[in-house]
Amino acid sequence: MTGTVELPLWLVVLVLVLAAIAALDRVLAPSVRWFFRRRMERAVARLNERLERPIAPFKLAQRHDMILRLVYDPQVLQAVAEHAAETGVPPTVAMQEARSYAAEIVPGFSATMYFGFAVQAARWLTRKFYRVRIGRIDPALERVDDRATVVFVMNHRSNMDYVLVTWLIADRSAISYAVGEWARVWPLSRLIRGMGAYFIRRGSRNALYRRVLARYVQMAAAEGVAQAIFPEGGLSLDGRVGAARLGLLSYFMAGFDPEGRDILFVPVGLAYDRVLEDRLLTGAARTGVRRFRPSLFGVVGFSLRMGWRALRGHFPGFGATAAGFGAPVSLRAFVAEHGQGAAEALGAELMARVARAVPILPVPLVAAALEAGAVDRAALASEVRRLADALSAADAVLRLHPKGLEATMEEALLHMQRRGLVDANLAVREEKRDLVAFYAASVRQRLGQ
Ligand SMILES: CCCCCCCCCCCCCCCC(=O)SCCNC(=O)CCNC(=O)[C@H](O)C(C)(C)COP(=O)(O)OP(=O)(O)OC[C@H]1O[C@@H](n2cnc3c(N)ncnc32)[C@H](O)[C@@H]1OP(=O)(O)O
Repeated sequence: MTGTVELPLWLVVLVLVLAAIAALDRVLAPSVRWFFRRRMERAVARLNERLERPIAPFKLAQRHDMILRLVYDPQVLQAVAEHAAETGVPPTVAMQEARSYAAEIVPGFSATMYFGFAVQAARWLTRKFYRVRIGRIDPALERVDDRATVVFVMNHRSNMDYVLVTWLIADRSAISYAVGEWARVWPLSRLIRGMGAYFIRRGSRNALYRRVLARYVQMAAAEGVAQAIFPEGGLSLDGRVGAARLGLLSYFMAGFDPEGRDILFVPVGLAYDRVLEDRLLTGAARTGVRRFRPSLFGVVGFSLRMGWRALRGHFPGFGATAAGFGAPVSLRAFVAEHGQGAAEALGAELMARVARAVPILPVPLVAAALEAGAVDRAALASEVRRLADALSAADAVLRLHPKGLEATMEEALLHMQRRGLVDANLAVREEKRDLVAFYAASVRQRLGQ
């Protein structure tokens, strides 16, 4: 025990350095972590003062703690036992499986990343690409219950949707999005989790996974976390607002306690003069293959082209975009009237409200008029006027050129001719018919056609 050991100097230095690191980690790291956590808490407290709906403490909890809380939820534990009994795997293995699902779902919200980076980037991007117009904001939204959980229910037109909405409501709340499995690639997945979004798998037939997801959604709603979902489950291929997938809505309903916090579904209708992915979407509609993945080459090429035009001052933008916010649906009131199993009725009601909230923009309006086959400017102008009147009569929200219908038509035609959708004689090019129909669809849907 008292003998001497001879070691090379480099090894002694290495051992001492490692020992010093271990000691620092033990002694200093907790205080450093505590220091940063205090700073973060103070920053969040300041932020919460100016937000209309403060960030829920649930959202700020440590990710590790949240995963444990979810896995040890009584309903998840019961699902673990059922899964073990059904599949014959040991309960510890089933538990490990539930833990991996929880780790996949639970976000790791960072207020700095959300408000310091995402909101700023979203504002910059949206304003670079589009002229932003606000549709109707239903007056009932001014009188909503402060304690209620808000769930924004949106139509899915473009990957700009969440960029636009995140920025538009940044002074009210931080929202947590339900994101499909497509975004579960590193490093995007980390970034998305940092924004407070949670991942969902579509088409999973695994009952254990579904119970873990359902409980996460229900816990977040019960704790007041503002959320946003795209019930259609994917981008619209035909330009219309589609039917709702009922999974998430049925989870909100099943876990709802009418005596507890209410859930308010706020319908959001989004519209664009140009949907960035329009050619991919109409292509997918044509072939019937929904698995569209833009090639990296295509995305980089497109970005470089636009960037180059912007540098030369020749980037005209993608026209207008607009978001409308419809009257909220209180889940408490809905359940009192329809019962707790009426997910289908809830989905239909919400999507009808979303469709009504979609503002009408110049390109969709003129696209619908062109489809009617106008042969000259005068005929087109009269068709645009007829459609605008019919839309107004149907209480649609028109967000057109401030100088009126004539200017709206010129603006839209310029945009469509620049894209080669329409020729100089106002004829829709044969190979672009599906694109024109894609834009006209929101107008047709609003008119009940
Ligand atoms: C630069 C700056 C950036 C800005 C920074 C922003 C932040 C960064 C965020 C990024 C944001 C990205 C946003 C991406 C946008 C998407 O990724 S959109 C695609 C993902 N979203 C969705 O799919 C939402 C809608 N989908 C659903 O709700 C689906 O139902 C689910 C939950 C995904 C599941 O789908 P599924 O597996 O196909 O199952 P489905 O048959 O639909 O439903 C299953 C459940 O519904 C129940 N159900 C079905 N029909 C009924 C019925 N009629 N009555 C009652 N229950 C029913 C079933 O019973 C079943 O229940 P359980 O057995 O599970 O208990």
